[in-house]
Amino acid sequence: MSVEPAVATDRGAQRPPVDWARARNQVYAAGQADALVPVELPLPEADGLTLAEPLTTLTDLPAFPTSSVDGWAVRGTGPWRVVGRVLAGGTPPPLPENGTAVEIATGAMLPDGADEVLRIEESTRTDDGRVAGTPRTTPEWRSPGEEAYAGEELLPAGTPVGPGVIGLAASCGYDQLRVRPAPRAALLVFGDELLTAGPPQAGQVRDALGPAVPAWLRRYGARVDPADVIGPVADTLSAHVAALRTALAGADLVCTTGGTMHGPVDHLHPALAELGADYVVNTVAVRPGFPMLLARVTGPDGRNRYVAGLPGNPQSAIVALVSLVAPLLAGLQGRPMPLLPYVTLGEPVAGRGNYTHLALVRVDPVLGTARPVRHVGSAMLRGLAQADGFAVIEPGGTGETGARVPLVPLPLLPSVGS
Ligand SMILES: Nc1nc2c(c(=O)[nH]1)N[C@H]1C(S)=C(S)[C@@H](COP(=O)(O)OP(=O)(O)OC[C@H]3O[C@@H](n4cnc5c(N)ncnc54)[C@H](O)[C@@H]3O)O[C@H]1N2
Ligand code: MOO
Repeated sequence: MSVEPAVATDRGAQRPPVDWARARNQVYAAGQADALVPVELPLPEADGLTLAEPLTTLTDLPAFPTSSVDGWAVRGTGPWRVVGRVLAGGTPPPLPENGTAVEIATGAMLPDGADEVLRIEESTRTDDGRVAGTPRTTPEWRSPGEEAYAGEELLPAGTPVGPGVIGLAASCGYDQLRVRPAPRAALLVFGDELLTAGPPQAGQVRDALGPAVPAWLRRYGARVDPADVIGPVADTLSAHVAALRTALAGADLVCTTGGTMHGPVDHLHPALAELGADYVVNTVAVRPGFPMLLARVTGPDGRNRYVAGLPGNPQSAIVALVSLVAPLLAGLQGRPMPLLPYVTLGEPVAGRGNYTHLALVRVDPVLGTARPVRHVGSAMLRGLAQADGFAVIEPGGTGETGARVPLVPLPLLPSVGS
């Protein structure tokens, strides 16, 4: 999907809000176009990052015929004369002739000439010390290439690296992986009314986003250093511009909270104009959260950085994260566009006219039915804190009971979602 840049002006280049699904595609495409330069890292350091190229095995798997039991590798018919022993890690001598056997351990290499492997517990000894028994008819060893052939592609580029991938990469011979690094993100919290400690006071609310947004960003694969969380930034244009400039110097993505509208102290759009930013998306036809935006700033090195403007209302800020920031981060990491699973509505959910409605729901993990939660005002976080995701009600529609609708999952645990 093409991205239509619009240069930031101090009025925010007012256009009709972009359709929600289209906005997701536009920000993903922008991220993909600016996917981070791959690096080579030792396997343990690749955890949580993304394969920059397909994982192809460097050897056959297994690389040699491998006994899968403890027992006897035998040649010809028994009883068999024992001519040696091979343990895992050793290289066995060949079996010289019919009627000979080598004692073999699980994981050891099968000797040349072996026809079968007899399990230790299914063997007996004859009086003259030979081994007797009937090997099973199914092979008791693994053949080279049974799992994969040398050069075979096991995983595509874009696969998130987790423990399973690290183990597989090690078993097929890798010491390092070529991965796309975690995008570096910073957060600027705007709003003179915000307190950073203690309970709210008359006219002042507690900053709910400074502590929460970095944790969300990390769950979408970004790296956020505590020193890169700044705020509240003073409600002046010059302070906004200065804070954005500093943050953009070190980050691939700067998230801001608040100031997306056009109130007397909303300075985000004018600040973006001063930085020469262009909009990837400026307002989205979604409720809640429509003033969200994503802008692009080209750095002195020619590389693009991004500014995600999250609305100040806390639930709206999270809607912007899941709508714009998650697809952008997927693109920057070279991952596929996050797919949305489907759920069945267990109760009706109202539509929001021409806007997409993202409605907080709990999902019954067994039945797969989604039911709306309460306390879901855009200024509230109570509903969000107990929800499993947002049910997506399309523009112009309503969510009837029994309807199958997409779900934007909330990544509640580090290992869930991407
Ligand atoms: N005239 C209009 N006013 C507003 C409209 C509108 O269409 N016309 N839309 C409303 C909607 S919807 C939203 S969302 C907000 C977005 O406003 P901003 O992004 O400019 O955010 P602020 O004005 O700075 O703050 C809004 C609200 O959120 C509280 N807030 C801000 N930051 C935090 C934080 N870190 N933690 C907790 N709460 C925060 C702030 O105190 C305000 O109550 O605009 C509406 N207005
Ligand atoms: O859309 Mo605002 O973003 O409802 O709170």
